[in-house]
Amino acid sequence: MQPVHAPFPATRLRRTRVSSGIRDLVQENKLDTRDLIWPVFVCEGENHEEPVPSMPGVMRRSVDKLAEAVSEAYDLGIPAVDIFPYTPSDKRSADASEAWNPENLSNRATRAIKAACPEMLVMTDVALDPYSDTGHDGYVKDGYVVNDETVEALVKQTLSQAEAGADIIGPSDMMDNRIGAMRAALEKNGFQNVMILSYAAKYASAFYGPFRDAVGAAASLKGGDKKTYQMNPANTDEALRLVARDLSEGADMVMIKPGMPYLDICRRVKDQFGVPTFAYQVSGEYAMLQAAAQNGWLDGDKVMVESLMAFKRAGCDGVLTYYAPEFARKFGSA
Ligand SMILES: NCc1[nH]cc(CCC(=O)O)c1CC(=O)O
Repeated sequence: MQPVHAPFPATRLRRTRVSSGIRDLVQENKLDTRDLIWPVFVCEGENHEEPVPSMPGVMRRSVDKLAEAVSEAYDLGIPAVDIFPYTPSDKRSADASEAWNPENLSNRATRAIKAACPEMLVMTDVALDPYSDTGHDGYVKDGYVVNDETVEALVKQTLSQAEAGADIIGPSDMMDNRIGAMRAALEKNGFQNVMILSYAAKYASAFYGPFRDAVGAAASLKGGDKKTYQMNPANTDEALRLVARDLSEGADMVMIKPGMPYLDICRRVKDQFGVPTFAYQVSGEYAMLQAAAQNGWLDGDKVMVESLMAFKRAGCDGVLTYYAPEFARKFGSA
């Protein structure tokens, strides 16, 4: 696009900013609660809620409490939730087999949400980190996260989530060939309409810190990193290759993660592929905005809206954000 305009004063660009009415009329991007996916944490227990200290405003909830909170979120207009389990340490193991236990926390939460609120879209996370004794998303052999054996486990996890009623499978593991393997298994087992929202461009980021506390994976990871499978934050072309690859294997939608530091990737992906594109405003992004707001250094409501609007401007169709209920309650749309 080449903007053309008459010279000043025929053109005064401030004219269309003069009142809120005209500002609204010419606003290019809109943000709506219906664009948001709410990531939620589930823990064992009954009638139990506990705050996640590094994520002010975020709770871990027992299955019953989660189902209640999710029903309220649905009433606020939030269309989808993404479930993350806080697995008790005695259920984390070398083979991570709790990941495909039909009775694991994530599957129980899926069923409870579907029972309480059938229209809510349930997304589930595919990766072994809440179940492995290493805190890694896959199996570790000789210090390396092995690909192909991990994919076999991820396929079992996927099927158990679909069986429990998940609508959207969210592979966050970054193994090679997992989308194709999952898609084939879903087709074969009668889950033709179960969607895959691929974490296609997921970076090895320090912004996941508070999340690893929230799901209890930080301790097992022992300060290790995920650089042999998650992307180098310095790369962009590689993100396009990953998105192309995941689409060719049967992903329905793609995600960029983290969000705010990677808006350039969102824009490139949307322009290049034109597919449903999501960004994950991750735990660390949320934590830093909330921490500054708590200190009175930033206006919390305003930075919430501005940070979410940035994703729409960058071309995203939707955003995974811990702010979802707060945005829905306070604004609904912007
Ligand atoms: N596979 C795990 C997973 N799924 C979502 C997040 C991060 C979400 C967040 O920080 O909010 C992570 C963390 C990681 O890769 O270590």
